[in-house]
Amino acid sequence: MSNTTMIKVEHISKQFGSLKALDDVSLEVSKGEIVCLLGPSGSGKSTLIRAINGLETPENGKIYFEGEEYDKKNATKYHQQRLKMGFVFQHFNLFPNMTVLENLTLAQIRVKKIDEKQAEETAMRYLTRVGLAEKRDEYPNKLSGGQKQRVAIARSLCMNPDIMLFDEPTSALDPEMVEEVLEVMQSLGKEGMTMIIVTHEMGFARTVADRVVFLEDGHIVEENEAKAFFSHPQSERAQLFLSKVMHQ
Ligand SMILES: Nc1ncnc2c1ncn2[C@@H]1O[C@H](COP(=O)(O)OP(=O)(O)OP(=O)(O)O)[C@@H](O)[C@H]1O
Repeated sequence: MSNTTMIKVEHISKQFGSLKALDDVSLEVSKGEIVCLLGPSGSGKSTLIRAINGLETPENGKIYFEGEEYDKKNATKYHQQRLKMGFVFQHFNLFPNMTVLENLTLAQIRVKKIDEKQAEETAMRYLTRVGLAEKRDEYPNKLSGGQKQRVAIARSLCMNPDIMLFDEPTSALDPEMVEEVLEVMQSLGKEGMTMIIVTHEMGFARTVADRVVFLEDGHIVEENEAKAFFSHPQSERAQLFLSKVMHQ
């Protein structure tokens, strides 16, 4: 593992009943790298990113984060490591009974023990960053899907993560709202944020990804630089996938 490796996934497998969602998957992501996980529906993309975050527990294999094993059994260390990973869900997962500002300050105050004033300053900095400072006192049900997702991204950024994981962040959005979220993600990438992104947005993946990891049936079928992947995918399965999705 080089000292620029941020995430190392080593031979993980995850089974749901008789279904092997991930089968002996290994992956490394370097600091500052943007990796898109692509593949057909049910190929294991979400399971992989959720396993990296600890939302799924693989039966086999190991995950390392910033050079140290990421293991629930080592609870204190695991908790500290997990705070350094931001996770953005398809369905935003905002707290509906709290204002936007409260959504952004809650974990800072409760988990990081930051005082309220400072937590609010940080929240406002990131809300401004995603273009939503004026929504600070709104409740999530008053926001559009795109705005909710930008709030969710700002909430993750408030925790000062070293890596951001995105699980289909635009899949639940109306088409006209997709762009505003992708723009925020793209600007994060330009600032050097390490990101792993599960997406069905091929145009976006092509623009922002450094590397593409293509999965099918719980396996990594192909790993390639994004440019090479989109111009000359090596595997027949990736070729077939791209020819289908690019013509949709
Ligand atoms: N909690 C679960 N219980 C049972 N089966 C699951 C669970 N989560 C995922 N699966 C199954 O594991 C397989 C991989 O699912 P996963 O969500 O990782 O795929 P995906 O590539 O992200 O798909 P999509 O693009 O449709 O979101 C699928 O067959 C799915 O039905």
